[in-house]
Order: sequence, then C-alpha cells, then structure tokens
Amino acid sequence: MSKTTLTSKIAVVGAGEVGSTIAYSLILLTVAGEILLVDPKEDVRDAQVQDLSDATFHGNTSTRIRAGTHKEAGQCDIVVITAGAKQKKGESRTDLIGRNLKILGSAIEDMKPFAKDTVLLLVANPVDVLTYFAQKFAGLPREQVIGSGTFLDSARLRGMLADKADVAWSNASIGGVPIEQAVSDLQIDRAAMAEDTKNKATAIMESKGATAFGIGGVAASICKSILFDQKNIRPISHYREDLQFCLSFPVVLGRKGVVRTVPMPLSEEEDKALKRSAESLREIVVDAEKSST
Ligand SMILES: NC(=O)c1ccc[n+]([C@@H]2O[C@H](COP(=O)([O-])OP(=O)(O)OC[C@H]3O[C@@H](n4cnc5c(N)ncnc54)[C@H](O)[C@@H]3O)[C@@H](O)[C@H]2O)c1
Repeated sequence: MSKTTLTSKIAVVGAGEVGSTIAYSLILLTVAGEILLVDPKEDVRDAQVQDLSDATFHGNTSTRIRAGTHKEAGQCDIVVITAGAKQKKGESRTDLIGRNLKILGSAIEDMKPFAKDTVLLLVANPVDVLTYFAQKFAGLPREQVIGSGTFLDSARLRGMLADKADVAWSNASIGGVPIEQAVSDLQIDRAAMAEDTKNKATAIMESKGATAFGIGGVAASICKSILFDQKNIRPISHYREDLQFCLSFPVVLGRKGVVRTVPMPLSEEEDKALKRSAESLREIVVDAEKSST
C-alpha cells in the first residue's frame, strides 16, 4: 500500500510507558495515517506527543501523531486501551481489578458512541478480564472487542526456542514440524520453558518497573493485521462460547477483528489446565462484579 493512501486512524488510550511504546511501534510500522494519544494527564500526554512527533520527522513514515479526546477515539478504526493503574505495594489482585475496571468503564463511557467498525484492542491487565468487561461496556459486536492475550508470551516462547535451536527468529516456528522431531537432539525442558515464559515479564519489571517494547511490537502487529485485513492467525483473547469467558486462542484476524477461531488440538492435561484457568478467571470476575455493586 502506498503511504499516501493511509487514511486509517488509531487511538491509543493511556499515554504511559506501554501506550507511548505502542504509538512508537505504530509510527515505525506505518500502518495508519494518524495516531491519537488520549490521557487525562494532559501534561504527560502532550509531552509524549511532542517526543513521538520527533520520530515522525525523519521521512520513513507518513504517520502523524496528535493529542485526542476520548470522543475522537471512539470514531477511530482501532482503539488500543492501555489505560490502567499499576499494582500498589500490598494491594490485592481483586482491588487492582476493581480500580482498573473503574478506569475502563469511564474511558469507554467517554468514548461512546463508537463508530460501527471500530475495533477495541485491550492491552491493560488483567487482559482477559478487561476484554470480557469491555465487551459488556462497549456494546460493539463481540468479535470487534479483543485482547492482546498471549501473543506476547507466544513470541517470548518462540524466541527462547529459537535460541535453543540456534535458528533465525523468522524460522522459530519450525515449519509446523513437532518440536520433538525438529529439535530431537536438543534438551528441551518444556515445563522450565513454560515457567521462564510466564516469569519473564515479572523479572523485567523487577529491574526496570515496566515492560513495554515487546507489547509495543505485538500490539502494532495486531493493528496491521486488522487494518490491512490480513486474515493471518494470531493468539488473541476473545470470547469463547464453550468457556463463557475471554481467553487467548488462535484466531483469524481481519478488519472487523475476529473472523473465526482456529481449532487447537490440546492434550487431556492441557485441556484440564485450560479449564482450571478459565474457572479461576471467572471467579475473579464474580468477585469484581460483587465489589462494584
Ligand atoms: N497485555 C500485555 O501483554 C501487557 C504488557 C505490558 C503491560 N501491560 C499492561 O498495560 C497497562 C499500562 O501499563 P503502563 O506501564 O503503560 O502504565 P502507566 O501507568 O505508565 O500508564 C497508564 C496510563 O493510563 C492513563 N489513564 C488512566 N485513566 C485513563 C483514562 N480514563 N483514559 C485514558 N488514559 C487513562 C494514566 O494517566 C497513565 O498515563 C498495565 O495494566 C500493564 O499491566 C500489558
């Protein structure tokens, strides 16, 4: 697509560490004509716009960035929601969810009414829970309200496997060949790798307070799949009828969000773990619903 035909708009709601990094990745990827940054902290928002605008002047992107309002965000092609409070020392998970739910509810109210094709992409945590509530609050078709889900975790695992197998990142999926066959000569401790993948974000946050670059790249890639109607397969949080909840599974992504889900064969053990996970998330939702009434 020629750069001059880029007319799409993406709003990034929440201009903190993650929101600004997503905006930066979007500028570098040049998928939209305009990016709007939305944040009630106007001084921070405006400083981010000034800083990010410097990244648009070097000539390799036609994307422009400006400050926007929640109302304007509701008219954009994609709204990426990173608005959320960080966990305070000693704060319980349920309390954090309560605070983030309030922020989400008020941000969505301020954006309404949405344009009919708007896709909401939830990034703020806990992402599956907030995706579920955003579907309730927004009134958009469910397939248009999605969460970044485990896309980042999949990318991390892929990177770790690539390191082990000593292959290029682009080849890390090992061509659909089962890992045991493809890398039979390597020592792969699946449980340890799953743990490392799960703990990577915490380890980064302990030292630098936030993780931003990985999610920046991942969110920009999701926006590209949507705006260019790429119909590629991504692990995305979306509503699953069978689980009555939002969880991350592979879907085909297109201009209106989830085009269809892709069946994923699971072992009995994996299926049990998945159901346990959905069950504990549903409990969190019930608690959050109780404490918000
Ligand atoms: N999904 C993932 O893989 C992933 C990865 C990293 C971080 N995150 C999550 O992203 C979220 C943001 O993290 P961060 O480090 O950028 O936090 P941050 O505190 O730096 O930024 C959050 C911003 O949201 C803003 N905000 C609050 N209420 C708002 C509203 N109503 N409308 C618009 N903006 C509002 C705040 O003013 C703040 O600037 C967190 O919930 C974090 O856990 C998710």
